[in-house]
This record gives sequence, C-alpha cells and structure tokens, in this order.
Amino acid sequence: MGPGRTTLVPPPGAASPVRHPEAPAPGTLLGPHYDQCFGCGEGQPHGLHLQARAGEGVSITAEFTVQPAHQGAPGLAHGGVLASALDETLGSLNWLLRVIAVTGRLETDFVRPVPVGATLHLEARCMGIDGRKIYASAVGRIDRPDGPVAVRADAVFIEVKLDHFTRNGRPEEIKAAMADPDQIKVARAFEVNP
Ligand SMILES: CCCCCCCCCCCC(=O)SCCNC(=O)CCNC(=O)[C@H](O)C(C)(C)COP(=O)(O)OP(=O)(O)OC[C@H]1O[C@@H](n2cnc3c(N)ncnc32)[C@H](O)[C@@H]1OP(=O)(O)O
Repeated sequence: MGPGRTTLVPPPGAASPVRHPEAPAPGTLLGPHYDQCFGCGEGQPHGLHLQARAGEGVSITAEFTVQPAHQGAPGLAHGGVLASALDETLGSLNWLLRVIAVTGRLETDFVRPVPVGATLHLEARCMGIDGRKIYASAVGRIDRPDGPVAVRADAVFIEVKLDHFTRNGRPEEIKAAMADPDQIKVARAFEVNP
C-alpha cells in the first residue's frame, strides 16, 4: 500500500506507544519547538501561538484561540487553520516519544464551525507505532476541555532524522536556526534515543 492510500488505523502488528523515560511530566508546558513555527512559534505575528502540554501516557493537550487573521468566512475559522492546529498538536507527541517525525498523512473531520474568539481545546494521542510510522488521533473541542467537538483528525507521522530539516530547509533559515542556542537545545533533546 503506497502513501496516499495508507490506512490511518494502526495495523494488527503495531507496537503500543511508549512514553520516553525522560519525557516532560504530565502538565508541563512544552514551549515552541521553533520560534518561527506557524503553529507554536512566538515570532509569527499571525501564527496560532498554540500552547501544548504533556498529558498522561503518550498524549498532549493544547489550546489555541482563533484570531481575526485566521478567518475563512466572516467570523469563522478557516478549515486549513483548524487542520494546522490539529497537525501541530499531533506533532507535539514527538516530545513524549523523543522521536522526530513529520506528518505523512492527515485526515480531518470538520464537525462544527469555530467562531473567531473561541478557544479550541485540543487533545492528541498516539495510537500505535509500526516501524517508522506513528499513528495518532486528535480532537478539538470548543471553549472547554469537555466542550462540543468541532474537529477530529487521524494521522500517520513518519520518523525522520534531524538531517531531514538541514537537507531540505532553505539555507538562510537553517543557518539562523543552527546559530540559535534555544534551537540547538531542542535539537539535542531529540538526539538522545534509548
Ligand atoms: C528539531 C526538532 C524539530 C521537531 C519538528 C516537529 C515538526 C512538527 C510540525 C508539525 C508537523 C508537520 O507539519 S511536518 C511538515 C509536513 N510534512 C512534510 O513536510 C513531510 C513531507 N514528506 C516527506 O518528507 C517524505 O515523504 C517522508 C519523510 C514523510 C517519507 O519519505 P521517506 O523517508 O523516503 O520514507 P519512505 O521510505 O518512502 O516511507 C517510510 C514508510 O512510511 C510510509 N509513508 C511514507 N510517506 C507516507 C505518507 N505520506 N503517508 C503515509 N505513509 C507514508 C511508507 O509507506 C513506508 O512504510 P513501510 O513501507 O515502512 O510500511
């Protein structure tokens, strides 16, 4: 089965996800993985500024408040922005697995519209691991952790090495990131694997 047709359900032989022994404790605010990230970076004026926390097991909770810059229709969040919020929350599972992985496939259900000013309460969980493939699902609820479901996603992330970024990123941003001590710290956290 090639990419694009890949099922988003872990296959029968998939391993259960294991929380890395040095993963941040449940409740810990994770902080941005890159200052210029559209999802979590503080240096992006119109970014999502999504704040993710470690959950129990291999799970993440996150919050994102829809800004006027995120509109698709008048007063409503753009679907692609909501997919970005799900993608970012799912990507934050990397911190708990201590594995670098990028989104291979992301399928989103838009269940109800999300108004500007609403806070999306997101939760992501790793469902299984099969070789380099990490299966994960997420849900986003309106205004409260137990609020009405607005969006859901299922995804496959693919494990990569750090050189995925250095080989493929535009050289000027790569150079700047490698000169930034905070960025080096993030990269180091992922270099140590059991
Ligand atoms: C500093 C820290 C920062 C931490 C950085 C954290 C960033 C988080 C940001 C949020 C997340 C993002 O948006 S990440 C950005 C969006 N995503 C991307 O840009 C990814 C672009 N795609 C790629 O670079 C590539 O296609 C890869 C790396 C995904 C796969 O290429 P590859 O490495 O050559 O892998 P390949 O051998 O083909 O496949 C390996 C296995 O994965 C499966 N596979 C491959 N592609 C897919 C796919 N699209 N959907 C499903 N499954 C797939 C294959 O079937 C195979 O399964 P089997 O045969 O083994 O069974």
